[in-house]
This record gives sequence, structure tokens and C-alpha cells, in this order.
Amino acid sequence: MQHPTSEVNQRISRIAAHLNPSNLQMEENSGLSRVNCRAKGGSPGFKVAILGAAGGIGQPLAMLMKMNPLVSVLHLYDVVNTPGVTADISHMDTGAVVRGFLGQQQLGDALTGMDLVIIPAGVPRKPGMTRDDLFNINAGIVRTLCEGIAKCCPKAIVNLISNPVNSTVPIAAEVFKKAGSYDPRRLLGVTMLDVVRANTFAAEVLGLDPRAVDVPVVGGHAGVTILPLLSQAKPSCSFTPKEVDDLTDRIQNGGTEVVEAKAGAGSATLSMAYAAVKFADACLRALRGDAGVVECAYVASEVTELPFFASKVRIGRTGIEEIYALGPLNEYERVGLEKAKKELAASIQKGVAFVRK
Ligand SMILES: NC(=O)c1ccc[n+]([C@@H]2O[C@H](COP(=O)([O-])OP(=O)(O)OC[C@H]3O[C@@H](n4cnc5c(N)ncnc54)[C@H](O)[C@@H]3O)[C@@H](O)[C@H]2O)c1
Ligand SMILES: O=C(O)C[C@H](O)C(=O)O
Repeated sequence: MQHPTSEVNQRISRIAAHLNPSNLQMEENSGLSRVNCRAKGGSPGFKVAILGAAGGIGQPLAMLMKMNPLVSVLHLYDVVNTPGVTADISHMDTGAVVRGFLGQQQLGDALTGMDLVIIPAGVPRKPGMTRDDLFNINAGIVRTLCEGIAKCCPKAIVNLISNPVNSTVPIAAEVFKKAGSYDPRRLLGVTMLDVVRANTFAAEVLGLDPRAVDVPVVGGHAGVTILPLLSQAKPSCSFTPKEVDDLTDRIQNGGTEVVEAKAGAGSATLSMAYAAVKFADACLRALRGDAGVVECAYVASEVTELPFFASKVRIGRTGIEEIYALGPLNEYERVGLEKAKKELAASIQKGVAFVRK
């Protein structure tokens, strides 16, 4: 039986919290607040934060992560609209406890204690733009968010989605280095959408179920830096030179295909949320201790002479545990690799310089 005074105190602090405009943090945002609930704990699992959770990717990503049984706590952070998104998602009858955080002053609370931080914050492309055209706005957003991560959850695994990924991952690395918290095993640029597209488009050509197809995509995440290794596609298959050309072109320009179809209303959001969840789920399974979790990602790497490169990596409890070599490339892929490296080198340098300047 609770002492009446403590019950009154709890009520008063609840009312005060609601009245204080600087405290916009929400706990499930429901009439039945957690103080009134019998069970205070969530289900066992991992704590995940999404930064940019109210956006085109953020919202479906939040919904899908709420459905993931490996997630016990889901923090939704954005500079706008998190109260509504949080209230909405918190009504789903799945295990994860959802909390919303609004604005820079709540970034620390959103991040504290997180195991995995997924970042889809930032502006998307419009027709006619390259991903690099987003650099001026998104570089600063990623820097600020990563400063928060370095301070509040330096051991978290970071899945970075914000474009241009080829530069934002080096930016994140530099921020973490400055803060003294850099662990390259824990920073992963999300290139899963390229793999998802490669599997889908290759399956169309082969007349197979896309779920049965696995095409490694290496390099980076923009134009010619997206390098599908069709010669290594599984199940083992062969493509005509025209099919290779057409498929490579479509995979490299998959993002632009969506940007043009959306005609000014943004870039890929739904397929990206799907890809982000596929990747985040792989990271969580690895954190749980599952063996053999291997995915493509853009990471600090020694696979080429460049400091960052996307390739297959094995993820484990401590983050990236092994980075795989590219394997045998055919002449077409070797030429593609040289083009990819040239553009990647400039994008990496631009990201590093942004933080060091
Ligand atoms: N890696 C990939 O494969 C991939 C795929 C698709 C999109 N993207 C990129 O993801 C990013 C987001 O795309 P989107 O379609 O969701 O855009 P969006 O504009 O719909 O959503 C972005 C969200 O970020 C929020 N935001 C802006 N500044 C912020 C800050 N400082 N802190 C926290 N949140 C902030 C916005 O309020 C918004 O809710 C873009 O940069 C886009 O290019 C990457
Ligand atoms: O194309 C974009 O700008 C978004 C994203 O990088 C994508 O590949 O869909």
C-alpha cells in the first residue's frame, strides 16, 4: 500500500512535468501514465534510439522497430513532431516501451543508455540534386548528433543513414575521434538499400524470388561509388554483358529513380525504412551473440587504400569483428572499382575536412 503523501507528491510532480513547457519529454504520451501502470519494466531486449524519427524514413522505421521483439526501449528524437509520432506508435501492442524527445535540449536524454542509435536525420534530395548537394545542411546535423552520442552513449552501435553517407560517416568518425570515443567497429554507414535494390533488380532479370538472391554491393553510397558485384551473386548465375550494364546502371541510380518519381516530395523512405530495419535487426542479433551475422556496410576499412569503404562485414557483440576482402572481380568490376575509388576519396576528404577545419 502506497503512503498517501508519496502518492500526492507523485501526482504533483506529474502535473508539474506536464505544465513545464521546457519538459516536453513524453512517456508513451497516454492518459494512463507509467506512474499509474502496475508494471514499470519493459520486455528484455535492447535500447534503440532513432534520430530524425518524425521524418519520411523515421516514421516507418520507428513503426517497424516497435514491432521488433529484440527492442525493449525505443527512443524517438527529432526537432519537430515527435509528440504525435510517439503517441501514435506507443499504442501498438508490442513489447517495446516508446518515449519521445523533442529538440536539442532533450538529445542527451534521448541518447543516454542506448545500445543502438539509428540516424536518418537530415534533408533529402529533390530532382536534379546529387547526394553531395545535401552536404552543407546534413554535415552540421550529423556532427551535432554525433557529439551527443560521444557524450551520452559512446559505446552504442551507430547506423548512419543521412546523406551523403560517403562523407557523413567520415564526419562521425572525426567527431568521435575529437571526443576520444572513436571505436571504428561501432560506426556503420547504412548501404543496405543498395543491396536490397540489387537483389530485387537481379531477381527480376533471373525470374527468381528476390529473397533467394544475394548480390554484394561494395564501395559507397552515391552514383558510381555504388558497385554491385554481379559476378558474385548467389545463387550462382550468369548475366549477359547488356544485363550487367543495365543492372549496374539501375542499381547505381535506384535512388534517383525514386527521387524523380516522387517529383520533389523527397527520396526513398519506405524501402529505406525496410532496409534500415533489416540492417538494425542484424546489428541487434549480433549484439545478442548470434554467430555469422554478415552484411554489407560502409565502414572504416583496409580493404582498399581508402580509409572508408563498403564491403561485407561480420558483426558481433562488439560491433564489426571482421571485414571481408572483395574477392575475385571481373574486368567490368575492376574498372568500376577504380571509378568508385576516385569519387569516394574526394567525398571522404570533404567529410574529414569539415570537422578538422
Ligand atoms: N543511406 C541511404 O540509403 C538513404 C536512403 C534514403 C534516404 N537517405 C537520407 O536520409 C535522410 C532523411 O531522409 P528523409 O526522407 O527521412 O527526410 P525527411 O526530411 O522526411 O526527414 C528528416 C527528418 O530529420 C529531422 N531533422 C532535421 N534536422 C534534425 C536534427 N538536427 N536533429 C534531429 N532530426 C533532425 C527532420 O525534422 C525530419 O523529421 C536524407 O539525408 C536522405 O538523403 C539515405
Ligand atoms: O537517392 C537518395 O537521395 C536517397 C538514398 O540515398 C537512396 O539511395 O534512395
